[in-house]
Amino acid sequence: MNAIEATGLTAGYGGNAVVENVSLTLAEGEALTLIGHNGAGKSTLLRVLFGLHRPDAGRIRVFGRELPSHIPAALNAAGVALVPEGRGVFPDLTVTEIFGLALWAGGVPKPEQPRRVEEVLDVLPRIREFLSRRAGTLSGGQQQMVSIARALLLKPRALLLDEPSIGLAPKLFQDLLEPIARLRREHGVALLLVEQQIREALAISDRVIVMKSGRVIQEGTPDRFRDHSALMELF
Ligand SMILES: Nc1ncnc2c1ncn2[C@@H]1O[C@H](COP(=O)(O)OP(=O)(O)OP(=O)(O)O)[C@@H](O)[C@H]1O
Repeated sequence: MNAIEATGLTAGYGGNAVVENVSLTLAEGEALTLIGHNGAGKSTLLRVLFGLHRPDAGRIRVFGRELPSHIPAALNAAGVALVPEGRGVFPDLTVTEIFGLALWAGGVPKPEQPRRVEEVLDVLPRIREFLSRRAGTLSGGQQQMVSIARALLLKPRALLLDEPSIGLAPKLFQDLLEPIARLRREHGVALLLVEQQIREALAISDRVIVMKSGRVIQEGTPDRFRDHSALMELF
């Protein structure tokens, strides 16, 4: 079964299409990286898939069915979570408070909540060191970890990540990707990763899609895209 199956998606802003007739599938347990130059429409596509932006045309099926209402809460309930661009952690809340809010918003019953937090801390153990800190006082890497943890609290079967590397050194980004890759290996969580740090993203991916000016122009295995010069020609 496919985690996500999108057909003929067109979307944009004020009548300007920035995603044009894009079809995409993310298989269960697959890791797919979406690359493309700035403004290619990657974030818009991800936002459409997660129900944050309404497409002008196209259909999206999630784990085999079309949702009656394609909105983030319904996506979460269906097993899809998003780690948004720019982390989006509330700077004045502590990490514990951010987790509490996510669990509440996700409708996780109170008695179940501590177990969920423990499970996520097992995946990202370094968060234990700063659970009581306000998110605004954390480093970029720590905030990104919190943003990912928040998505994982809902036990997604598919995780969409919008440029998690932003503001992180390559090594730090690699460290961040490792637990996500493990989650996918050990628990079959499907990954759809929008990334500019291509080398690190390809290392954990099964498949790559290249977008240019709102369209998918290439698709293949990571091997095809490892050669830097070939990649540059696409951009
Ligand atoms: N809220 C918005 N209102 C109007 N135009 C927008 C909006 N968001 C994005 N755009 C425009 O849509 C186009 C695609 O942007 P999008 O962010 O989807 O691309 P991207 O491939 O994710 O780029 P980046 O890597 O820079 O995030 C760009 O030309 C951008 O200026």
